[in-house]
Amino acid sequence: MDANPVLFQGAPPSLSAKYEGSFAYLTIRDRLPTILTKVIDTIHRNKNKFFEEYGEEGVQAEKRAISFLSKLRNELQTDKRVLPLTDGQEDAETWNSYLQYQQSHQGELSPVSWFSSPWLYVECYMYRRIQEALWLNPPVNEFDVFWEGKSQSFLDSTAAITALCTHMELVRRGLTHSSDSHTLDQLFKLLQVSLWGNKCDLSISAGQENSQKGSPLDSLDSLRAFVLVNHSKQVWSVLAAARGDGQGQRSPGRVDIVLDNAGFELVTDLVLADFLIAAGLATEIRFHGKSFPWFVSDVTARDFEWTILQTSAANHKWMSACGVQWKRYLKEGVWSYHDHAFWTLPHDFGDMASSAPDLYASLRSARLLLFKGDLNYRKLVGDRDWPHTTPFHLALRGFHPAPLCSLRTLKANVQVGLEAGQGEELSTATSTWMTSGSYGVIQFCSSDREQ
Ligand SMILES: O=P(O)(O)OC[C@H]1O[C@](O)(CO)[C@@H](O)[C@@H]1O
Ligand SMILES: [Mn+2]
Repeated sequence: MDANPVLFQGAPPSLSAKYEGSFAYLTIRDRLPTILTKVIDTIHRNKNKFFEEYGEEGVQAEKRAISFLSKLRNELQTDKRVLPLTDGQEDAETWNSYLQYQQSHQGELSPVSWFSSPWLYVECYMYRRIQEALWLNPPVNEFDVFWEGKSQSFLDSTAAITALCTHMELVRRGLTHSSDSHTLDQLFKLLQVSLWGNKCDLSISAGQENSQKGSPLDSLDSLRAFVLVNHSKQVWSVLAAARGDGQGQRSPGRVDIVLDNAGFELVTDLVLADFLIAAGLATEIRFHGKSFPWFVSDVTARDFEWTILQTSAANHKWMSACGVQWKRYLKEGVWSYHDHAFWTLPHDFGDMASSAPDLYASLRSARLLLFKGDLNYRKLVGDRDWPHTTPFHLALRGFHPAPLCSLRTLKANVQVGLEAGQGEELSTATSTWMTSGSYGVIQFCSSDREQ
């Protein structure tokens, strides 16, 4: 993989903890050490399990992993140099070249460090170093330090999941006779449910419980005012145009969903994907997840399989009906799950065409790409300090494999594509509008030109 990022002329500076008091600064100063402490604690709490599974060897590995992570926390808190990876994994070389690139970009006088370098880079790096602590220490190398939180968040959301699955089963039954306006109405609802599902990540709350309690459909009306950009109609146009007039002129194609968090959010994405197939708006769905535990709650293959299994095995009739349907889609190849090393690199998506051309090429054959969540948004727009009125297609800096839409609640201080004055008005009303997770966008872009 080519590690060198693409330089984009005219892009504003990267968000960074070097701006004291900024959200990036507070994240690195407060939230990341808390996450590391929780990781250390989780490993320690599982000591007996390691002993039962691997004997004394497991306990020794647990100790080494903990001491590695305590050292990492100290490096972060004392703003030490970012160190090269030493675990010899396939992606290590790419990470190390990226570090060199950052160093050459900053100049030798300013070492690449936690508080001086781009926030996106150092935050991604922390999750890769957590993995290094485990990979360097078999037999605990397969342990997912975030598993407990992710599975608990699913279990705590059972009532909301049941309500959503019941809704989906009713929609499924009504679809055969439904009009276009009914289908459109349901699509708009499920896009919003999937958007607000993104409130339930565990990274912004530093691992604190964050599940969905009530029915997600009941709150859509009251949340409408918090959707700052709503391009649902454009999403409908892309999908409905592909569906054509039913005379076989065009056939609906593939929708790719670049997943974010496990737990309730993943269920909202699965329901949306189910609806797209059931309504004939797509013939295939590809889900993209992470190949190792990432940003506390992000979906891995194991989370994906477990979630579908749990849903299909539920005691509730409609919840299990959904799970059984999802298993069928997977078996028939209508749905498939993919991971690619690129999703767990520090690169933003502007680098994808050169750094992961195979992935970029595969995304090009999708009819529509859905990018879930805040981190994906940061990577779409390069995590830079854009003026809020910057057009979305410009902030994508050449990343245009296919028509795309971001479903994201705002948890980092970057937001483009707003109307003139909209950002200022929001700042006056609520200073934390970009970071509280209370606002969201359904933001679409069809090409690299003005739409
Ligand atoms: O799961 P999401 O929506 O990507 O949110 C994760 C977000 O939380 C944070 O870790 C909070 O700092 C952001 O860095 C990140 O963008
Ligand atoms: Mn996430």
